[in-house]
Amino acid sequence: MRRAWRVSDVRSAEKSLMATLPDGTLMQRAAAGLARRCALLLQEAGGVYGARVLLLVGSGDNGGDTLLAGAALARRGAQVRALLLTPERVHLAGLTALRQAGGFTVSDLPGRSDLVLDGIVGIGASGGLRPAAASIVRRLEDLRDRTGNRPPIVAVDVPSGVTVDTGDVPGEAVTADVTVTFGCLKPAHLIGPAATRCGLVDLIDIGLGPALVTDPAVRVAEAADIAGWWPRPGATSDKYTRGVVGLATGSAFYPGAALLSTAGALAGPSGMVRYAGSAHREVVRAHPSVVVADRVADAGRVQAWVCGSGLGTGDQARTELRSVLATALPVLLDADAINLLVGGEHATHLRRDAPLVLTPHDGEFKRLAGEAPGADRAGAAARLAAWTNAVVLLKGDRTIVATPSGEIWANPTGSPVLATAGSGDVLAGLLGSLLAAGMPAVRAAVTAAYVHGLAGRRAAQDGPVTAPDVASALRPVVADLLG
Ligand SMILES: NC(=O)C1=CN([C@@H]2O[C@H](COP(=O)(O)OP(=O)(O)OC[C@H]3O[C@@H](n4cnc5c(N)ncnc54)[C@H](OP(=O)(O)O)[C@@H]3O)[C@@H](O)[C@H]2O)[C@@H](O)CC1
Ligand SMILES: Nc1ncnc2c1ncn2[C@@H]1O[C@H](COP(=O)(O)OP(=O)(O)O)[C@@H](O)[C@H]1O
Repeated sequence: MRRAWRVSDVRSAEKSLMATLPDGTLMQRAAAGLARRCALLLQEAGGVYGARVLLLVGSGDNGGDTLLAGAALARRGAQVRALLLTPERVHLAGLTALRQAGGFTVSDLPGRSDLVLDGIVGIGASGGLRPAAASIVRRLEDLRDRTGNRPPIVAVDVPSGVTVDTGDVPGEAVTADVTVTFGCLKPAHLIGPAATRCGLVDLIDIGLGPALVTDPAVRVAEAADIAGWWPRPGATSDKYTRGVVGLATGSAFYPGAALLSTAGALAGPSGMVRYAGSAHREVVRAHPSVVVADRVADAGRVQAWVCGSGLGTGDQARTELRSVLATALPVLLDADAINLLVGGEHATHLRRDAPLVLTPHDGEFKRLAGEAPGADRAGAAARLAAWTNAVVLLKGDRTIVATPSGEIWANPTGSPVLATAGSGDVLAGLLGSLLAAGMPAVRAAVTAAYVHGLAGRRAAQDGPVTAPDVASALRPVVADLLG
């Protein structure tokens, strides 16, 4: 699992660690790691000696790290030039070290460079980049040669211009090839449009770990987590003990949603899928192992319900929603079930004791929460989770999973190919199967998003992706993950 901490927590950890160390130690560790990473990049491109390195240097410690790393590269024979954004305010020890190592300052972007270090701002930035910094970032494009290639950009700690705690990109921002960060990841490395600006993220250990005593702000699951969490049948399992998932999805108008959620559920770990709804004939024809009924009341026993994908919002849909919410079982509400909650009688059921998962896209989120998720998607998802006492899976490029207690997970596997009609229905079915198999709601949501994202990527290898392709790719993805 990867974890990221908010700026205020990083600052507190830094402060308590600094109290035990000689002045400047952390910056020296950070700069040494940064220089090592840059040297590796230069070696891959032909060598450090003689390479032209450009430092973009802001007035804070982020600029200081950059100058010290530049000095280390200059000592190894690189031609290091520093463009100081505010020459009147610069990290003096860093500038002195650079000059002593043979580096020098320039007053404008040079024509050619082999590597650019973005040390304009790090975690001390507030608001979008100021005009002078924004203009330099815009002009980085001028560094492209005739073939359109530009030198690799290494962002120091975070790409300048991103909002570190939310992952928002409010204006001009650096798009890095590599981001070298120190001590721990920050939310911008994992969530929002900032995450795609980071390129490869390289974490340098500066000894901050033991001082990070607060909970992380954002977590990201890795393949090993998913494999460890995925329920597997044992010698004494039967189809009931593996969990039965019930699907109250689809309608005469949207029979496809029933089929797609069923396909998603069948790729999950539960032992049986029950479908209840008006598409029952289509479902059993396509998936003979599914036990069907035409309404929730007649469906038989299940261990978790999925309700809403393609369900419609008429009287029948209301009845089905009421039935699943009246159970003491884990319930996932998707699409129309979320729409039905808005301002209706069902809103009173939201704060139920049994686990509840909501899987809105932005439109559904806005209807339910009363406002769009906005720039701080993780914060918005966490607020809705607290208000509804539900695990909220907010769909998108980096799908967010938030719990009522404020735990945030970001999904790293998403792919734009998933933005295709019905792919959310597949996700809902899979997530329901994980709930029915007994997984805690937050893990089920994180696992489903992870596997669903990989399935989208896998399906894309064979061409344009439709939701049935995503469903078909789930099984091989699970097989790969479980090894
Ligand atoms: N924490 C740690 O553990 C460690 C931290 N380390 C390093 O320290 C970095 C943090 O350094 P920091 O605190 O000096 O802030 P930093 O990012 O350089 O920016 C502040 C400067 O930028 C300016 N500025 C602000 N907003 C701006 C904007 N929108 N657009 C343009 N300019 C803007 C602001 O100007 P002012 O508001 O004062 O006028 C101020 O001068 C961190 O990212 C990491 O690299 C490592 O060395 C060791 C371990
Ligand atoms: N730009 C994007 N990048 C990555 N994933 C996306 C993007 N847009 C949508 N998705 C994913 O595609 C799925 C779409 O779900 P949803 O909007 O419910 O579709 P439907 O209702 O048609 O099934 C979600 O899993 C969402 O996270």
